[in-house]
Amino acid sequence: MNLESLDGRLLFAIPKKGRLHDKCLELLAGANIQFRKHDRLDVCLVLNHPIALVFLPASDIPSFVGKGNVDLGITGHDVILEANMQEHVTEALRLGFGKCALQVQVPENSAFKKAEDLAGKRVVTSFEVIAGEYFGKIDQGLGLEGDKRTQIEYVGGSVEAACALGLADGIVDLVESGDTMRAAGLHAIATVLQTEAVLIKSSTPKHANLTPLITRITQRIAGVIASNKFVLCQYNIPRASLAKCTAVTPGRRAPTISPLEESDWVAVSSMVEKSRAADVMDELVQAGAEDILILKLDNCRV
Ligand SMILES: Nc1ncnc2c1ncn2[C@@H]1O[C@H](COP(=O)(O)OP(=O)(O)OP(=O)(O)O)[C@@H](O)[C@H]1O
Ligand SMILES: O=P(O)(O)OC[C@H]1O[C@H](OP(=O)(O)OP(=O)(O)O)[C@H](O)[C@@H]1O
Repeated sequence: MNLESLDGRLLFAIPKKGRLHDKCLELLAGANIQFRKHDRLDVCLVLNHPIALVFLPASDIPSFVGKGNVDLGITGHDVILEANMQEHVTEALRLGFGKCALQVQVPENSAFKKAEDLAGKRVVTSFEVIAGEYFGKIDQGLGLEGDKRTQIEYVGGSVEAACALGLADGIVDLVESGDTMRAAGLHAIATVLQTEAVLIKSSTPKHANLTPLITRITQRIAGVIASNKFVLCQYNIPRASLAKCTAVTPGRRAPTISPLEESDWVAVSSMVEKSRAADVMDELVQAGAEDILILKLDNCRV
């Protein structure tokens, strides 16, 4: 592939590895963005749209998008703040995966009970900008200045080992299940922020002619996200009990109600959140509904 073949194409940055990579590939497949990637190449042309995918470290994506080198990207909300790019990128969509919390952690047996207890101590992290700002405010509140301020030290990985190695009194790191934290004998004493994966675009786009394609790709991805979040719930109900049931399944706009051949019965069809589907079915049974079906959505635009 020569670089001229990128001319006029929308450049879309995808994390090349790590926690977000596989989910991003699922999103691209759901949005029918087709490509064939060569193992050794981090740029590839999309076969069915004027788009090129650029596979980059998640941590580099905010600045590439913010500076307008690429037009669209997927990364973590935390990564945007760490790159100090929040003014330069617009979060077009929250993607509902890569959800975790950036937390202040200390050894389980430590005397530090809250973040303020670590003020003036040694904190190791891969998020030196966010942690620096967080402890900077605490230091300021406590009037700590000069070499009395909290020492934030950067490490590129294995942050959870820092306390056991004697490098730190506490750490700031991501927690999802908490398995890594517990395995390292640590517990959380404060949450700095909650994060999830986001679709971002430049706040000052360089290529105005790409706006319609950015909008179309954003809508497609929003559809894939919604189809993962919602299911379609269908059931039959005597007309007399309809109001009770539609209170349980109000739908996004309104439920669809169709007559049945049996005159005092109707069929209802409504989108419900997947995570609530079992509770909704219990409540519908209680309200007199029959023949309740939950149907998976392959894709949608809502
Ligand atoms: N355990 C997790 N659960 C959910 N999301 C996570 C988790 N760990 C990281 N993330 C999200 O994925 C982003 C990238 O983290 P990841 O650990 O995959 O980094 P990476 O790009 O592989 O870099 P490296 O492997 O060099 O640390 C994080 O900034 C965060 O938004
Ligand atoms: O709470 P948990 O479910 O255990 O997840 C938290 C861990 O996940 C991330 O690391 P990852 O496993 O992606 O590897 P990394 O250290 O190479 O970034 C993060 O840095 C934590 O170490």
